This record gives sequence, C-alpha cells and structure tokens, in this order.
Amino acid sequence: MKAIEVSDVSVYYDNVCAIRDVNLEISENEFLAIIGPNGAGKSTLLKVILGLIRPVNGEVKVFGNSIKKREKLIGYVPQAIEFDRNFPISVRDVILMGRLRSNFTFFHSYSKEDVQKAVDIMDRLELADLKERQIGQLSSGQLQRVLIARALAVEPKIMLLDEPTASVDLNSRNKIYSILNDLKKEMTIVAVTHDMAAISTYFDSVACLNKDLHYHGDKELEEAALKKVYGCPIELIAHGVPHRVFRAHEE
Ligand SMILES: Nc1ncnc2c1ncn2[C@@H]1O[C@H](COP(=O)(O)OP(=O)(O)OP(=O)(O)O)[C@@H](O)[C@H]1O
Repeated sequence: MKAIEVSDVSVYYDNVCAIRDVNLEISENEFLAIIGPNGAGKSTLLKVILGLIRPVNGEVKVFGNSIKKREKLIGYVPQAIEFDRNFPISVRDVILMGRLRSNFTFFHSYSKEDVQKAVDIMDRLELADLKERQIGQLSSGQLQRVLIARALAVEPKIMLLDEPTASVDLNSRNKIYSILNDLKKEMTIVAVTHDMAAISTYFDSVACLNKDLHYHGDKELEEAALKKVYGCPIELIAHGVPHRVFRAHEE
C-alpha cells in the first residue's frame, strides 16, 4: 500500500490556480524532496495532503484512507512560523502540545505517557538542555528542531516539512538533515526544499512541481527536466553547486 496517493488534485484560491491535476504516489518509507520555484504550489500540496485545504477536484488517500483518519498519522512542520516572541511557553510545553488531540478540553492535563514521550523526543533531538527555555529565546535552528519535535510527538507515520532548513545556518542544517536521515527508517518523509545540495546527500527521490507535477522519481535529475520546471538555467537553481545532483549531460 502507498503511504500517500494524490489523485487528479487541483486547488484554486479564488481564481488563482495553485496546483493542477496533480497525481503523486509516495511509497512507505520514501524520503521525498518537493522542489519548484516560488509560488509553484509546494506548500499548497502539503496542505492538501494534511487536509487543511480541500481540493476543487481529486482526492488524497493516506495509507488507503480518505481525510477523516489522517489526524494521527501525519506530523507537520510548517514554513517559518510567525509568532509572538514574548508568548510565555517553554520548549517542553510546545512539544507536549503535539500530544493534544482535537477533543481536548480547556483544563487538559497530560498523562505520564505524554510527558515521557516528550522527554524521549527531547533527548533524541538534543533539546533536553533547552526544555525550560521560553520559545521566543531560541535560535532559528533550535526553533526548527522544536517544531520537528512537536510533530514527532504525534507519533506520526508520515512527516511533512515545509522548507525545514530555510533560515538556519550550515551547522543547524546538517543537524536537521541528520535527524531526518535517522527518522526515515521509521516513517515516510516529504520535505519541500530549495536546498539542491541536500537532495543528493539525503533524499531518495524528487518531485518537481510548478503548478503541474512535472516529474517524480530518481533524485538524479536530467538537466532538461529541471529547466522545464524552473524555466531558467540550472546554475541559477543550484546556487553554486550546479552539477552535484545531475547526471552527466550527454550531447
Ligand atoms: N491563502 C491564499 N490565498 C490566495 N492565494 C494564495 C494563498 N496561498 C497561496 N496562494 C497562491 O497560490 C500559489 C501557490 O502558493 P504556494 O504557497 O503553495 O507556493 P510555494 O511553491 O509553496 O511557494 P514558495 O516557494 O514561495 O513558498 C501562489 O500563486 C500563491 O500566491
């Protein structure tokens, strides 16, 4: 069974078409990068898989089920979140929020199991020393790891990440990819990224989206396929690491 099946999905925001007739099957334990230019519909595709956006046509199945049974199966790390940096909440409490279910009440208290789960995840992601830290006092890389930890607290079978390394330094980037590399043994991971160098090192496969899905397959892409999606020379896409992810080009 496929982890995710996207069938003939189109999404419009008013009159703007964000994605069009997208078909994509993602296997269990696949580590997939979704690439494409700005505004290509990458975040929209993740939100459709999550059930946050309803497509105008088509459907999404997760482990063979349609929308209702998805809640506990998917962990989501959104693109650079905006939040009140003074909000008085600790790293530990943000991670615990991943244990909340949709039927929680105002005076919810966490079970021993919830707390232990949060402790285990903090250990695994090297966040234990930061557990009491107020969330606004984290670096971008630390915050990103906390958001991954919160998504893991759901105990997901699938992780969706929207540009997880967009605003972090090289050290944090490597740390985040090493965490994902470790997690990929246990779950299906789909990450939107502009980090072309990461693709050859970490991912199994690539999907190229620019409203239409142009390609899904081996991470060693043909230059021509990329040029079609981005509509510009490859050097501009790869930001100085032009040929690491490409097959030798045969004239
Ligand atoms: N809430 C919204 N209302 C109206 N239009 C939207 C909305 N969200 C996205 N769009 C439009 O839909 C298209 C796809 O946007 P989306 O954010 O999915 O692209 P993306 O590939 O994730 O872009 P980026 O790489 O810049 O993050 C864009 O034209 C965008 O302006």
